[in-house]
Amino acid sequence: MEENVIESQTEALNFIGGEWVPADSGETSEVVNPSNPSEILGTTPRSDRAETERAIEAATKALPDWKATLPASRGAILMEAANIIESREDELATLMAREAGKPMKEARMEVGRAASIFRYYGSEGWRLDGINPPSARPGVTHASMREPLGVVGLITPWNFPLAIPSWKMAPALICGNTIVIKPAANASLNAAALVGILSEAGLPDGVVNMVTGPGSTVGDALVTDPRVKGLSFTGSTATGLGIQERAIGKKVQLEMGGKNPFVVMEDADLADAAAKISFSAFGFAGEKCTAASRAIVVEEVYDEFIGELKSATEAIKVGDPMDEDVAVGPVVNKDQYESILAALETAKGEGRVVIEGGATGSEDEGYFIAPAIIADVDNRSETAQEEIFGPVLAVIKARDFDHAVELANDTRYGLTAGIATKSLRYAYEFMARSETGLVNVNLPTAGLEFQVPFGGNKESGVGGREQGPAALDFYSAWKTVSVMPL
Ligand SMILES: NC(=O)c1ccc[n+]([C@@H]2O[C@H](COP(=O)([O-])OP(=O)(O)OC[C@H]3O[C@@H](n4cnc5c(N)ncnc54)[C@H](O)[C@@H]3O)[C@@H](O)[C@H]2O)c1
Ligand SMILES: N[C@@H](CCC=O)C(=O)O
Repeated sequence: MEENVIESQTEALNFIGGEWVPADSGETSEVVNPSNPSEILGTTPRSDRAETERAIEAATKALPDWKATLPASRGAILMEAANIIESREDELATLMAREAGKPMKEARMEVGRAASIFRYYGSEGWRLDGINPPSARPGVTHASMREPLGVVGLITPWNFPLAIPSWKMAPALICGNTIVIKPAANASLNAAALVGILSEAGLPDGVVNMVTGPGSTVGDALVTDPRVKGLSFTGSTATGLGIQERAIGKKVQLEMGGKNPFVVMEDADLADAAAKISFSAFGFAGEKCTAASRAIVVEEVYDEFIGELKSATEAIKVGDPMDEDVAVGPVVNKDQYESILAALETAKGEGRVVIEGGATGSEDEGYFIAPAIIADVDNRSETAQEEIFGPVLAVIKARDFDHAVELANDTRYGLTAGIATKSLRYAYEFMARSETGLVNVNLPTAGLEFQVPFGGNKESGVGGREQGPAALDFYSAWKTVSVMPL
């Protein structure tokens, strides 16, 4: 029987210039299974600046040929990568469930999303739209076209271990850039699987390189090296804002944290709203930048809605991410586990406990935390203002629509917001007044589609949107040529 190379992948080596190589020091970090912390899934190189610089060198060397490759030929490779990803759904989803604790159902959806992203940007090889507006001068023609930025650095988190690298790599590649990616430690095996697939699909050596190791060395080398012309980061606001200060002279995109509100109006279908908020808050244990973490409910339906929310949440199954019915698996690692439990303790002191949630067993049995709902929370409290990135939902009472909008916007974040209402007036006014990059009406805040621009405002996002056509704008620079034939 053919060996299942992805599922059994235990070593995420660096990938530099088309070769899998260890860290210069030979040092590695262990990748732990969050469902069973005594199980070591594999290792990943603990690299330093020197390896990162060699990867940047390899990407620099590969750039001229890749830039000169016809966009349709680049697209054909991305299409092939999509086919391979799809054909390995089981293995990739299993690896994700094991490395990041993502429940199989969502892991499968993420594998599908990664394949679709490669297909979508692969098809851009036949478009890569330019513009040619008429000149005001007789005989002159303009043509403005996209050029790659050059070498781009991608720094990614662990929570969407396939989809986030895919939605950065695919538009970067179709535009003709070469890449050095530094994935988060808890996503290294997944990232290695993806890089291996791209190579197998026919990507020339040096076009995509991967280096794993600490953010403070490997990540920082990408942030500060002048040969890296574009940098796309997804991660926490604290890390992102630090990067913004150090990334001098390059195009920078930062996708960061969120404290996403979901407003419930008096005319909403309360059962529907409860199901969508519960999914948004607790799916994948709330470890999504798009998770709803504040339910803002008008007082007229406040108590009734909390009853619906409690029922919807009690129906959620917590447990082994390999079980296809489970919606909440373990949180990703010990640090997250401890920080979420500490935030939950604070939340309990700042509101009324509706569902206590918390650790389901001892830490040695896995980093499992059941959903918690805390009501009567003040919007200025720590619980309502700080991103917890775990299964803790604050419920906040609003007097009316205007007050609900004011509370929703009263945060330093601006990623996504939801509203449950049947009123077009509320819906449109909320869309206009919400300070977020994404607004969802009667839809979950999490679980977005890749073909529309994605990203946040305020301290959730800086430097342009990802996904959809907007990503092409980040990964390319316009070149305008104006011609007067003589
Ligand atoms: N807005 C979005 O699109 C989006 C999507 C997913 C996750 N997130 C956010 O990501 C966070 C969770 O992910 P995380 O814990 O992996 O985030 P993180 O900020 O700890 O790490 C993200 C990446 O940055 C690297 N890094 C750390 N320090 C660095 C430094 N000094 N220089 C360069 N790189 C450095 C890390 O190694 C990792 O690869 C949450 O805040 C979540 O909201 C945002
Ligand atoms: N793509 C994710 C958001 C990414 C952030 O974690 C979603 O669909 O909710």
